[in-house]
Amino acid sequence: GCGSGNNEPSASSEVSPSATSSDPAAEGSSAEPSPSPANADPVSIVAYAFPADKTEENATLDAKIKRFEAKNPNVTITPKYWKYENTEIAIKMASNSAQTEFTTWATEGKLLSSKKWIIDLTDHLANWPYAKDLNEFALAPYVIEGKTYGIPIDAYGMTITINKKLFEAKGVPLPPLDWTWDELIEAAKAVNDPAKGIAGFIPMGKGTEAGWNWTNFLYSAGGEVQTVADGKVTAAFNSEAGLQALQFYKDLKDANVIPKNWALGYGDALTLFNQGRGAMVMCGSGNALDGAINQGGINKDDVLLYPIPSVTKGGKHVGVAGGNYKVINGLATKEQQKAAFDFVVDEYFTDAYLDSIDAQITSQKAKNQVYVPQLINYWNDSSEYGKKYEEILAKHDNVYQYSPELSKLMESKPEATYETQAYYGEMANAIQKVFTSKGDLDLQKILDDTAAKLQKGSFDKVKIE
Ligand SMILES: OC[C@H]1O[C@H](O[C@H]2O[C@H](CO)[C@@H](O)[C@H](O)[C@H]2O)[C@H](O)[C@@H](O)[C@@H]1O
Repeated sequence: GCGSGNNEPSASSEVSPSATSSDPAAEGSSAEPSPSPANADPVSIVAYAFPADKTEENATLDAKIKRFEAKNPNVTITPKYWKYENTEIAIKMASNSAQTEFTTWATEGKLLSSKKWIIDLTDHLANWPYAKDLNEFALAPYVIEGKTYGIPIDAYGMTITINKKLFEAKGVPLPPLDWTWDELIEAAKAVNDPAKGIAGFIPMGKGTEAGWNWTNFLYSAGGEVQTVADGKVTAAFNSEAGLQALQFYKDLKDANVIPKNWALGYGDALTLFNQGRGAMVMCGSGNALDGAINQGGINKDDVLLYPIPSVTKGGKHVGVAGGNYKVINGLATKEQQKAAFDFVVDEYFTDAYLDSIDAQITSQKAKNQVYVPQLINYWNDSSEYGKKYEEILAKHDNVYQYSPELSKLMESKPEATYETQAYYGEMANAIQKVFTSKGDLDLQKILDDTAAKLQKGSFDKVKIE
């Protein structure tokens, strides 16, 4: 998640069977489906690994592979690192070099399924007893025309994380939780201290994450990324709401409350926040807070979570909802696809997995760390499994508690689903124009030009079946 300093989920922040930091799942797994018979034909698959420096995550994956191979002796799994990028997937598929199972975002289901780069999992899910317990909100982006193409790992709603210490240091009162855009800018100006290298607000300003961050303000103003009608995807972000949201970014820039070197990617923005060099940052659920406490060493009482502000007082606090998903490579053989599906869900809904979370929280306690749960899990909270998970969290005093007020205020609106990463990337260029230029700018023209480019280059090429 955000806390790990790159886009990979960290063992401490991801509530996923694929990346827990401890290993009690070795015994007692009640995993379905049943192991392959010993005399089944050999199958080799490639699993989605982490970058080499993510030693803990890779060790967790290796242990999971070992457990799976022990139960399925005909299957050999090789971990391989390649991080999903929308700009690289076509070449990975053309060269057939993507992993047999890989992790991607909520935005990618329609693209990947329409190109047949990932498989329809409906039949696999029909034979899996836990399919009914998957969280429907999380699953939704991968249910396309009644078929399911991905398994949720986790899902998030966007929040803004505040460094309370920096507010206290300057004697600035904290904004109210039901804050507005104006209150955000006012707070940012008050806490801003460029001479000390402290920014009031850290928007991500580089790569797709720049567009992703900005979309929260587009949504907050009531805007849409795109409309879909008569088999055509049309850009909709160059609207009144889009203009308001881009004006807001210009106001941030003009108020000089963003970092001097604002071209920050996901990990860069979080690192700056963790170092106390920015008072506010935008991220999914508690991901930034997790990183600030567990990597940045900021005291848990000194970081606070806010919803995306509303445009006017009493208005809605709408932010982006997204998540991480497991998908299965459409170029693999049927046998590899089955083995990859079995591997992906092997430890979903197992007691062993819950035990591993329990052990993880205990080990975090010993390190003075806090376990930050996801806001939205792959399971339904009301399921038996969800209840068991809650019971485990309740046993510990180092589990981060989302405030009920925050959950009440937050309204999370799913990411767009057609060429969304291309849109995020184009919006990054627009945002960079706003952040680099001095003086007046024709913001509507910037948005219209961006929309026209995206329309021609991406949206017009979408084929809706
Ligand atoms: O903290 C929330 C999630 O943030 C990442 O995913 C998102 O970031 C992308 C930009 O880099 C964006 O394009 C994507 O659509 C988002 O979902 C991160 O990869 C996730 O692990 C994390 O949960």
